This record gives sequence, C-alpha cells and structure tokens, in this order.
Amino acid sequence: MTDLDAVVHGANELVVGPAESGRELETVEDGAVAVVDGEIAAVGPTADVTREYPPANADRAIDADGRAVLPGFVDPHTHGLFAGDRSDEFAAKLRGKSYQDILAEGGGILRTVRAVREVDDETLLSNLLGHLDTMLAHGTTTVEVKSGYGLDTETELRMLDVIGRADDRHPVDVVPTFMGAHAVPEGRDADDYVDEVVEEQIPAVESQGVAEFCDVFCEEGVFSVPQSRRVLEAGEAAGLTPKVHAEELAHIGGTQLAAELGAASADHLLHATDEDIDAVVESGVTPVLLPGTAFGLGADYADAEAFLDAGAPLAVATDFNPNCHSHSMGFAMALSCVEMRTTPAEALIAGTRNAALALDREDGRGTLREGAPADILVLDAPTHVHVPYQYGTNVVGRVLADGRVVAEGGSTTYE
Ligand SMILES: N=CN[C@@H](CCC(=O)O)C(=O)O
Ligand SMILES: [Zn+2]
Repeated sequence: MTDLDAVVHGANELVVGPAESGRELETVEDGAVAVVDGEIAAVGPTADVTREYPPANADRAIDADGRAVLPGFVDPHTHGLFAGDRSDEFAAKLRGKSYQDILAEGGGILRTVRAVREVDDETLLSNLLGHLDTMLAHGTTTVEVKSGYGLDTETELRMLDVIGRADDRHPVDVVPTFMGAHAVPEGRDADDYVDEVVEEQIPAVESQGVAEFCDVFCEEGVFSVPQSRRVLEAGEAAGLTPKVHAEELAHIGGTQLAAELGAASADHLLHATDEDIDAVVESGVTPVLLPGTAFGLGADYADAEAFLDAGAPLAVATDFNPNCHSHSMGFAMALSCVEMRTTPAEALIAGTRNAALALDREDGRGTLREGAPADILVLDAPTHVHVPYQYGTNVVGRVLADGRVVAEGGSTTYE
C-alpha cells in the first residue's frame, strides 16, 4: 500500500511551475496536490485529484480554502554560516563608506573570518540552524550555503562539516559550496593564497567529500580572472562544479570565465555586458541576480530584462550574509519586481525552478510537477502576486517539506 502523506486541496491558484514560454506560470484554478512517499503524486483540479487521492485517507489533509499554493522557494546563493555582528558596517555604509573601503580596513568578510575562527563548532551549528528556521518560516525549502569565512584549510573544513550537519538535522535541504577563494586573508599575497587553495584546501575538501560546488569572488582587488580560473579548474578536477561571483563591483570578465568553464551559475552580474549575457545563454550558465545586495549597497541593479529577453533562465537569491542580512526570498522577489521590472510570475520562477537550475537540481524541485520533492507553500493570500505585492510581510502561511508540515504562521513546527 502506498503511503498518502498529504493532500492539499481547494487552492484558489495552484502554481505548477513555469509554462512553456519560461516567463509565465502554469497554474490550476481550484487546484490540489497529492503527496505519496514525500513526492508529488498528482496535481490538478481538486475534483480530479481528490477522486483518486481522497483527503480522508491522507496522514494530513489541508484545505487551502481559497489561498494560493506554490512550490517551496529555492535560495541558490547564501553565505548563511557565520558568526559575529556587522550591523555597524550597515550604519557606516549609510554614512558613505563603500564595501571596498570596509574590506580594505580589515572589516567586511575579513572581520567575519576572525569571528568564525574564534567560535566553536556548536556555536556555528546553532547559528546556522537558527537562520535555516527563519528561512523555512519564510518559505525557503532548499538553500545553498557557502563556506568562505575560514580562509584556511582547518576552518574551511569546519564550516563545510557544520553545513553538512545542519543539512542532516534540518528540514531545509542545504547544498554545500566550498568558497576558500572568498577573500585574500590578512597579510597574505593573492597568488600565494591561491596556491594554498589549489594545493591544500581543494584536495582536503575532495577527500572529505563535503562540497558540491566551488565558488570564487572574481572581483577587482580580490581574485583576478587567471587566479579564479586556477581555483575553479582545480575544483572541477576534484569533482566540484564551478560557480562564479562575477561583475559585482566592477567588470573584470568573471562571466566569460563562467561561460568558458560551463559553470552552474554566474552570480551578481550588476555590470554584465550584452556579450556576457549572450555568453551565459550560449553556454547554459544560469544567471543568479541578488537584488538584496544592490539594495543594501545602494548600487544600480542588474539588468534582469536583458537576461530574460535573451532567453536566459533568470534566477534570484537572497545572498543572505552579514552584509545583506535578509533571509527572505519574498523580499528578493519584491525587489526583482519593483527594482528590476520583472513580472511577479518571472520573479517567482526565478526563485523556484530557475533557482533549482542554478544548483543543478533536475529532480523537479522548484515546481509541483509529478515526481518532484513535495516542498509546498500554502500562502495566507489568494495568488502568487501577493508574495512581492505584500513586501515586508511574510505571506507564507504553511510550509511542507517532503510532504510534512514543518512551519505554520511564521514559526517552525518540525520536531
Ligand atoms: N561578494 C562577496 N561575498 C558576499 C558578501 C560577503 C560578506 O560581505 O560577508 C556577497 O556575495 O555579497
Ligand atoms: Zn556571495
């Protein structure tokens, strides 16, 4: 006998996933979804789904009662594991200090590195679990988390170990990325540090099997394109799929590097050119835009429309980190609409199915199609438009991860 985990029925609007065009949504009016063994078993009109899967037979029957039902949000770019407090830098930026000034004075990433090296693993784990709870209550069911606040072999491995432990313990699916090349440690030369990343850190990460992706901060004054290429090629040889922080503060060619290496994603892209956009489309790299970062930096936003018009599977992420302290994909989608002029449907696709593509997830994640993991949101609102429309408000009423209710009314409920 199959185990009918859940039936969610009576949705005013059930979002199945992107329609053929990639920019519009396939939705069902008065929709329902049935979950068997943690996966979507059926999706369609309530009358059809409940005929085959009667809610009375389910472990959990949820009457959406005229609300919207969506796929769980996928956040494909965060630095969600850290220690310390950098709220004073937020205030300093408001007084005119730049992100680069702060980093050059030993603040920013380097300050978080000092804080992470000082605390024990249990503190790191409890910090991350707390952030995952907040993300989950805001509808995120899959999140990528990078290392990169260790900048030495021991601490990078500690971070990846904690990320793995958090994934084992928490209902959010956590995808681990190694980012030893996040900054040049204090007192070190960039080339010399790249040698360490390539010769020591990557082999250690490979031998522990603790990361899936390898990312690099390819940026003026941080790692050049040749240095980034060395890191990413060594990562690839160790089985780590490349990702690139590209053209965030200046244009130096990180996007072309991502295209050349067939990276899973190129992220930030505030200064991407038309040639860069063509290159990501031709090479199948997923562009990940981080509007929360532009918001916090007071920078110009990336040109989302140009990526969409070129046919790219545009993704958005929170970039949650001490410099961009937002856990909320809903806020990222609101900025996507208001500041980058995407439609609410494009923003939702960017934060669900396309975000899953940026993490190389081909299991239907980010959709409610048959066979996909049953990560389901029931909003406290009638349509997906309310996610960006009610900016600053958490409209996620209930969250199911793998078919189990794990958050309700803004709080987690899992055991
Ligand atoms: N730009 C590099 N890394 C992060 C910021 C990390 C930090 O400031 O701690 C980003 O993606 O925005
Ligand atoms: Zn980042």
